Amino acid sequence: MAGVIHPRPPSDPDEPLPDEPFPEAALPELADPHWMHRATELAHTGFWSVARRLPALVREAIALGWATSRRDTAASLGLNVAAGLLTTLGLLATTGVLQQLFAAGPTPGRIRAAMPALALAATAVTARGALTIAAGWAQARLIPQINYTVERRLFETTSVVELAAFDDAGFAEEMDRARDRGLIEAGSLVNDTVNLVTGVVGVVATAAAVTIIHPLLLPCLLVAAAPEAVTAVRMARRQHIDWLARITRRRRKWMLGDLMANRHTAAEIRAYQMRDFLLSEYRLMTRLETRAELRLARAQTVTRAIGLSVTGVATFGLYLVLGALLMGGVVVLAAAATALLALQSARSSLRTTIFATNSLYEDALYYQDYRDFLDRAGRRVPTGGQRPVDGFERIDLDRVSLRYPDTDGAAVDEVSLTIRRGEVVALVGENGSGKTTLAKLVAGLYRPTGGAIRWDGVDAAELDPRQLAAQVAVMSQDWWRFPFTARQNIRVGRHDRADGPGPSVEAAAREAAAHDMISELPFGYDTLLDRQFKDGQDLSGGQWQRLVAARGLYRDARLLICDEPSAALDARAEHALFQHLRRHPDRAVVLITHRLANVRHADQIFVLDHGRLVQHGDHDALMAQDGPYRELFELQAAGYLAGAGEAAADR
Ligand SMILES: Nc1ncnc2c1ncn2[C@@H]1O[C@H](COP(=O)(O)OP(=O)(O)OP(=O)(O)O)[C@@H](O)[C@H]1O
Repeated sequence: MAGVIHPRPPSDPDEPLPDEPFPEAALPELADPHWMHRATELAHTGFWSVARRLPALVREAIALGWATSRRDTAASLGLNVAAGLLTTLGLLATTGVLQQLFAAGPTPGRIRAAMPALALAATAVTARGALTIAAGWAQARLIPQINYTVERRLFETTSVVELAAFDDAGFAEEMDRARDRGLIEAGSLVNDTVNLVTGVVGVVATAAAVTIIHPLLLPCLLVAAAPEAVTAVRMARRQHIDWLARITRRRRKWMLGDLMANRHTAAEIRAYQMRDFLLSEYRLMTRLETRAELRLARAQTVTRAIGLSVTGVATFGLYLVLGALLMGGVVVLAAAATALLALQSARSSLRTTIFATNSLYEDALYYQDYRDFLDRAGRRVPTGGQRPVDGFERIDLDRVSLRYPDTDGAAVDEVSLTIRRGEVVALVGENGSGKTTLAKLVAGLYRPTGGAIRWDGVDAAELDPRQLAAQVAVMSQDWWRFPFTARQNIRVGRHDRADGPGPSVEAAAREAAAHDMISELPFGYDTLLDRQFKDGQDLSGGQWQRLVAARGLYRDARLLICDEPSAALDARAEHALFQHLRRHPDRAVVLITHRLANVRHADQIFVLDHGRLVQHGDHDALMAQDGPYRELFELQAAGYLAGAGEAAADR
C-alpha cells in the first residue's frame, strides 16, 4: 500500500460521498501497520482450515496456561468439563421428571412420583451453576497471570539484547509486532481455549443426553441446530474481516484525534493554524467509518434474517419429525419434550464453540509473532566472557572497525589508539565522522566488526560484560527524559549503589551545576520530572543536560565518556562542568565536543574523518600542523573574534 496515492475524497465535509470507497482518504502516505500481514492471512483462511489447526492451538494454549499456573489452568478446564457432565445429568433428570408427569394416574400421585427426579434435576442445575462460577473465577485469575508472564518475558529479553539489534530494522519491527498485539493475544489465546473447551463439552454433553434418551433424536437435533451455527460462522467472519479492512482507517482517525488532543503538538497546531485542516480530515474519516459500519450492519441484518428464517424452518421440521416419532410410538412424549430443551442448550454451546474457534485462530497468529520475536531476540543476547575486570591502566584499540547493518561503509574504520588511566582524551571531527560510534565501541555498547579492544591486554570480549559495564559511565548525546523524580534521575546512574564511596546525589548535582536548579523546583529533589503526571514539572533542554551530567558523575566510573556534554549548557554551567571533567588519577575521560575550546587541555586529541583516524596529538602539536584540527579550531575562533569585534564596534 505504501506509496500508492489514491484519489482524494471531496474536501468539503458536507458534500455527499460518492459510492466508490476511498480506502486511503486521509494521510495517504501512511503504510499499513506491520501486523496487517496477519490480518490478511486470517481473511484468506476458511473456517474449516481454521478448525483443522485447532488441536495444535489448544495444546499450545494449555501448555502456556500450565507453565503459568497449573492450579488455575486445571481448575478452569476441569470445572468446565464437570459442569458439562452435570448438563447431561440435568437433561436426563428432566426426562425423568417429564416421564412421571406425563404418566397416567391422579395428578398428586404423579407429582409425588416426579419428586426424586425433580430433586436430582434441581441439584444438577445448582451444582452446574456453582461449577461454572468457580471455573469463571479460576479463568479470571489465570488470564492476568498469563499477561504478566508473557510481558515479563518480553521485557526481560528486550532489555538484555545487544544494542546493535536495535539498529536492525527487521528486529525493531518484530519487537513492535510482539509488543503491539502478540502480548495481548497470549491471554486471549488461553481464554478462548477455555471457552472452546466449554462450548465443545456443552455440545457433547447435550448430544450424550439426547442419545441416551433416544438415539434417533441426535440427528434431528443436529439438523435443527445447524442453520443457526452456519449463520453464526458467517456473521462472525464477516464482522471480523470487515473490522480488519477498516483497521488502517481507524488508526488514522485515532492519529488525527491524538494530534488534536496532545500536549506536545498543541503549540505547533496553533502556530500553523492547522485546526481546520485536521478537523476536516477527521470528519471525513468519521463519515467513511460510519458508512462502512452501516454497510456492515445492513449485510449482517440480511444474513441474520436469512439465518433466522432457515432456523425457523428447521425447527418446524424438527417438530414435524418429533410429531411423527411420537405418533409412531418410537419416542415417548417426555423424550420429545426434553429434545426441545436440549435444542436450546445445543445452540448456545455451538455458538460459543464457533466464536471461540474463530478467535482462537486469530489469537494464535498474533501470539506466533511474540514467539518468533523471543526466539530471534534470544539469539542476540551477548554471551560475553568470564574474566573479571576492576579498573584499568590502559585500553588499547587495535585496528577497530564498525559497520552498521545495511550500510555501505564502515562508521569506524580501522582505528587504533590508547586511552590511559588518569588521562582526558578528546575525539574531534565533523558531523558523521564516527566519534559517537567510536565512543560506544570503547564503552562496550557495540562490539567491533573488525579489530579488537583490549583492557590491560585482555580482549574485551573475554571480560564479564556486567563487570565491564560497571566500569563505564556514558553521558550520552541523545539522553532520554526519564519520567522519574530529580533524585531518581540522578540515582539511576548507579541505582544499586549503597551509601559508600562515590559522590552523594547532591554532590554530583553540585559538580554538574544542577543543585541550585533542582533546589528551586517545587519539591526540590523529589519533584517529578514529567508534566503528564500530577505535580510533574518540565525542565528546559539545558537543565536536563545538567541532570544527565550529574547522573554520569554520580555513577563514579573508571571510564567516563562525555558525548557533547555541554551542547545545551549556558556558558556558566559549561564552565562549572568542565572544572569537574579535568584529570583525575583514578579515571579516564573520553570527551566528544564540537566546542574545541574545551579540548585544548586534553592529554590526547584524536581527529576523525569519515570513520578514519586522521590526526593525533595534543592541542599545541595539532595547531602546529596544517590539518583539519587547526582548520576547525581557527574557524571557530574566527567566529568568536568576529563577534567580539562587531560587539566592540557597536559599543
Ligand atoms: N544506528 C546507526 N545505524 C546506521 N548508521 C548509523 C547509526 N548511527 C550512526 N550511523 C552512521 O554512522 C556514521 C557515524 O555516525 P556518528 O554518530 O558516530 O558520528 P559523529 O561523529 O558522532 O556525528 P555528530 O558530530 O553529528 O554527532 C554516520 O554516517 C551515521 O549516519
